[in-house]
Amino acid sequence: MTMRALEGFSLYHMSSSTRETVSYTLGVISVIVWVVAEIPQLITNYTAKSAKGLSLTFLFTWIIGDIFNLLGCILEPATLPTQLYMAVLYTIITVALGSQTIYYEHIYHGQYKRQDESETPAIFERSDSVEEKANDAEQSDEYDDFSDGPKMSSPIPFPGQPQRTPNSELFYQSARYLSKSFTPTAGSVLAQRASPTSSLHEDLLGSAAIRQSAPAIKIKSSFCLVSTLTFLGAINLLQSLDRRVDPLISNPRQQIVIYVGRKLFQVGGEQMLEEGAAGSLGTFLGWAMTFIYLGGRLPQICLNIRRGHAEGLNPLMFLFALMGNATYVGSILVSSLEWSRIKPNLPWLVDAGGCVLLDAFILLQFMYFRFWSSLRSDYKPLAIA
Ligand SMILES: NC(=[NH2+])NCCC[C@H](N)C(=O)O
Repeated sequence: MTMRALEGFSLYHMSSSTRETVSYTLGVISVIVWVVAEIPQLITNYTAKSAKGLSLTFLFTWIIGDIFNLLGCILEPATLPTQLYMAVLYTIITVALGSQTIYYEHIYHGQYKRQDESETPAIFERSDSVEEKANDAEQSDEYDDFSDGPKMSSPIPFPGQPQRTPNSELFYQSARYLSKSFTPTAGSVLAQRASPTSSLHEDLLGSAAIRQSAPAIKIKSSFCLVSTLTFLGAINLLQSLDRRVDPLISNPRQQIVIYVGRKLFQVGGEQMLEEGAAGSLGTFLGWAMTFIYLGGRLPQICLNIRRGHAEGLNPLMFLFALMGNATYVGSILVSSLEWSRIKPNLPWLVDAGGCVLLDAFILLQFMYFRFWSSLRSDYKPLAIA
């Protein structure tokens, strides 16, 4: 009898610890996937010197959602430690992506444009189709809402060509047709390399950097301020988290409650603590975060539909987001299926589950656009002699 009870206990213990290990592993995978998730988009923006494919509203909601997420995780003791670390991580990475987006859309090309207006009016003419121009205009409206500066003509710099010849346009378009690529980058870079005027382009960048106008500097310095404040805020937050994890500081009882609560999924057993005011505020923030995150995907989906393509957007970011969210859900569910434990995590589960579906939809958009583009390229309307 005693042996059986012992066996039963050890089995229970074994399975619960296995569950914890699997849950923790999934959580770690999720963290790793999220660490790299936004890197492909950072690279795409960097190579294109543009963030045109990315909806700024989407990014903005991500940052707001991240802040709610962070606060929610801090205040809701039943969330996993990995959830909290991820919340910190998300915020830092997305602020980096947001900074890059604003830089390319409002500073980098602003420099070109001012230089362009004063010296070489035709240099950044764009060779996209009429349809693309219309779509891009809509997109630039979105960006222009964020800027009090002049409207950008084209965030994707077309290689310097003081006088655009029919041949050069043929070359650019043909390259895109041949490569069947969704990103204009390939075409632009190719043409830029081949262009004898590319050194002129670089000269312009150099001199433009020196002669920044007042609005650009203003945007840059406010951006520096925001980044610094975010950084200081993150450090402050991490310090306060550290203090919170130490159970014997200032308010021992409360500290221990929150500490044990956060460790709940790792400890197991019946340690579920009563939800206090912090817990319900955490849950409220968690739901706010869920609506913001889920709502944030819609502008991106709409932008893709309006543009009729997903150029400048990196599908890997959405693939990683899908994987990150799926493993995130897994890490919570594997840990426990008891309603008492799922309930406080519900906002995070609904958010991640919903985002998996929305990201799957965005990936389907990529496939759809690729399919249509390959159909269109079958016409081969242009050929290089
Ligand atoms: N900035 C971030 N990557 N935040 C993470 C967002 C997580 C959220 N579930 C989403 O996919 O939207």
